[in-house]
This record gives sequence, C-alpha cells and structure tokens, in this order.
Amino acid sequence: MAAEVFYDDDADLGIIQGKKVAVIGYGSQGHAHALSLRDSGVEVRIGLQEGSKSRPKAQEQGLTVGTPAEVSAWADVIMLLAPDTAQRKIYAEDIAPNLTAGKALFFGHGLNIRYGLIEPPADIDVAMVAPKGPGHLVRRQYVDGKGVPCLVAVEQDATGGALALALSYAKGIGGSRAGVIKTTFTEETETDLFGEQAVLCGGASALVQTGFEVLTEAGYTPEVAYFECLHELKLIVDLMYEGGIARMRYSVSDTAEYGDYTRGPRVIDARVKEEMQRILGEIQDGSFARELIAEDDAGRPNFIKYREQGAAHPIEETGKKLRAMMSWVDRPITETA
Ligand SMILES: NC(=O)C1=CN([C@@H]2O[C@H](COP(=O)(O)OP(=O)(O)OC[C@H]3O[C@@H](n4cnc5c(N)ncnc54)[C@H](OP(=O)(O)O)[C@@H]3O)[C@@H](O)[C@H]2O)C=CC1
Ligand SMILES: CC[C@](O)(C(C)=O)C(=O)O
Ligand SMILES: [Mg+2]
Ligand SMILES: [Mg+2]
Repeated sequence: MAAEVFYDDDADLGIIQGKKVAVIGYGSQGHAHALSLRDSGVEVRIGLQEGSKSRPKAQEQGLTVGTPAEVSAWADVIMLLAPDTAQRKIYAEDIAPNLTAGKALFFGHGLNIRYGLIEPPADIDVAMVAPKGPGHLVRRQYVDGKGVPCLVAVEQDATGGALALALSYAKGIGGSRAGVIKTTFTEETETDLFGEQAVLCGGASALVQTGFEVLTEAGYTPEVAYFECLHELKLIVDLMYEGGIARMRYSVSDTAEYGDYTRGPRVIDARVKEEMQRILGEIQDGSFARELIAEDDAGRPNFIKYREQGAAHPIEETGKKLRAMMSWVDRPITETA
C-alpha cells in the first residue's frame, strides 16, 4: 500500500494559528519547533523547570517561558520535546494534572506511547509530528525556506480534528514543504529506533571509526584517513540524498563503482544483516526500551562511559584540527540553541 503523503496545500496553517501551543523542552527539537511555529504566526510558550539552563536561550529569542505545569495549564496543544527518558515523569507530574477534555498531547517520537510508559485519558487528542532529521537542521531548513520531511500519526482522536491539527503543526515547522507521511506510533517508533541504531548513528559511526582505525593501524597518516573515511562521506551521501545511490555511482570513478559492487557486500555481509534483524527484534519486543529506561533510572552509568569513550577516539582529535582550517565546515550547529 502506497504511503499517504501530504504537502503544503493539504494542510491548513490557520488551525494551529488558532491554538495556544506549549513546547516542553528547548533542546534540539524543542527550539526548532518553537521558533518555527512562532515565525509561522503561532502563539507559543516554552515549558522548562525552574533553574533549567535552557531558560536563558529561550528568553533571548523573545519566547515566554514557564514551568512545564504552568504552560500545560495554559495550552490547547502540548508538544512534549524533552528527552524520551524524562517524558513519563513530566507527563505524570506536570501535564496529566493540567489535561482537560479536548486538549491535544503531541509527541516528536512515539516511544513513550508505543511502550505504554504514558497512558493519556481518552478525552484528549494524542498525535505525533516527528521530523525525519536532527532538530538543528529542522530549524535551519525552515529558515532557508526548505523543510525536513515529517511523519504524523494519530493515537487518539477525541475531537475528530487530530489529523488536521497535526498536519497544520507540521506545516508550521516547514515539514509539509518536503512531505508529511501518515503513519502509526508503532511504525514510527520501531523504524526510527532501527534507523538510528543500525544505519544512521550506530551503523555509520562504527563504519567510520573502524575504517579510520584500519588505515591508521596500518601506518597511514590520520589526516588522510580522516578525509577518506569521515569528511568525504558527507560528499558521497550528499549525492545519494540528491539523486539516490545510482547518482553517487554515476559521479564516482568506475574504479570506485567496481569496488563498491565487489567489496561493499563483504563489509556489510549476511552476518551484519542477521545482527540488524536481531536489533530490530529487540525493538519490537520492547527489550531495547526496557534497557534504555533502566539505564536512565540508574543514572546512566554506561551511557556516560560510552560518551566519554566516543569523545576520546583519535578520529575526534584529528578532525578537530582539520575542521578548524575549513571555516565553512566548523560552524556553530545553530545560533539559537
Ligand atoms: N534530536 C532530534 O533531532 C530528534 C528528536 N526527536 C524526539 O524529540 C524529542 C526531544 O528530543 P531532543 O530534542 O533530542 O531532546 P533534547 O535532549 O535536546 O532535550 C533537551 C531539552 O529538554 C529539557 N528537559 C530535560 N528534562 C526536562 C524536564 N524534566 N522538564 C522540562 N524540560 C526538560 C532540557 O532542559 P535543560 O537545558 O534544563 O536540561 C532541554 O531544554 C524526543 O522524543 C526525541 O526522540 C525526534 C526526531 C529527531
Ligand atoms: C537519527 C536520530 C534521530 O532519530 C533523528 C535525528 O531523527 C534522533 O532520535 O535524534
Ligand atoms: Mg529519527
Ligand atoms: Mg530517534
């Protein structure tokens, strides 16, 4: 069955412009949604704890900030954009007591609904607007007159207007300029977790680091290895993004293309595919989500260790020096968050 895709003409911006929107969290997604909705003519307030280090950032942008409970009481639409692991506590303590019939609870990712960590009452709308890209680029693309594609899903439609509201919200952050696909919380959650673990973040990072290690351990200079395995990856992926894998293969040399066909499947072989299938199984049966929540509840001991180990990998030191020589590469991720 073909996906249902919505564009600007299919969404009515007036719907979200007529609502009071609370964005809880002002991080990667939160700042992007809040600023772009504001620039689209929507009344927005930001929900952050007292003493939050994000408060000055939001206030510098002229946004009104309150506690999560205060803005939830004020809003018609509450978009929960704090970290997934923090959401169930924010929901229980700050949002649930302020939900009245007909309000809408929105998510940027379906994890807390998919795994039953949040169970909203039946008399509110529950929907998702999930950009398929990092928040800082969601904002950058909006400002540039472009947009990051989004997924929308409706879990509960108490008012009968949940889908139209979600499409209107997606238009307000630029998503319908690129395309908005209707899906379910389950499909978004499971594909998003799989993509970030196996391909986009986990798979790509491990591929780059391992390629860099193989070259440097064989005695090649780290700078050459960095350009080969990390810097040039963006240029290659840009071609895939613009015209598919076929366009990348058209642009590279025949030598590279032949190496691609004959060596690529030796790197990403049947064992890797089986491991990807196991990873998908852990997402589907809920064991990844349980592990994530338990790790967070324990104070993130492993998460912190992995983060430190990743930052200490030799590729980071080499990259830092080289990027400093390329002013167009080494730029702040965003001016607004
Ligand atoms: N990152 C991304 O690009 C994408 C994220 N998503 C989804 O969007 C949601 C948000 O993710 P992301 O933007 O990465 O989140 P971030 O980690 O960037 O969120 C950090 C923000 O949340 C605030 N925060 C933390 N705890 C609380 C709390 N208890 N109450 C209120 N605010 C709090 C932080 O405040 P402080 O400064 O005080 O710590 C900060 O402003 C998640 O559901 C995620 O899966 C979906 C697509 C892509
Ligand atoms: C790829 C990671 C992501 O799913 C995203 C930017 O879309 C996330 O959770 O940050
Ligand atoms: Mg994602
Ligand atoms: Mg994700």
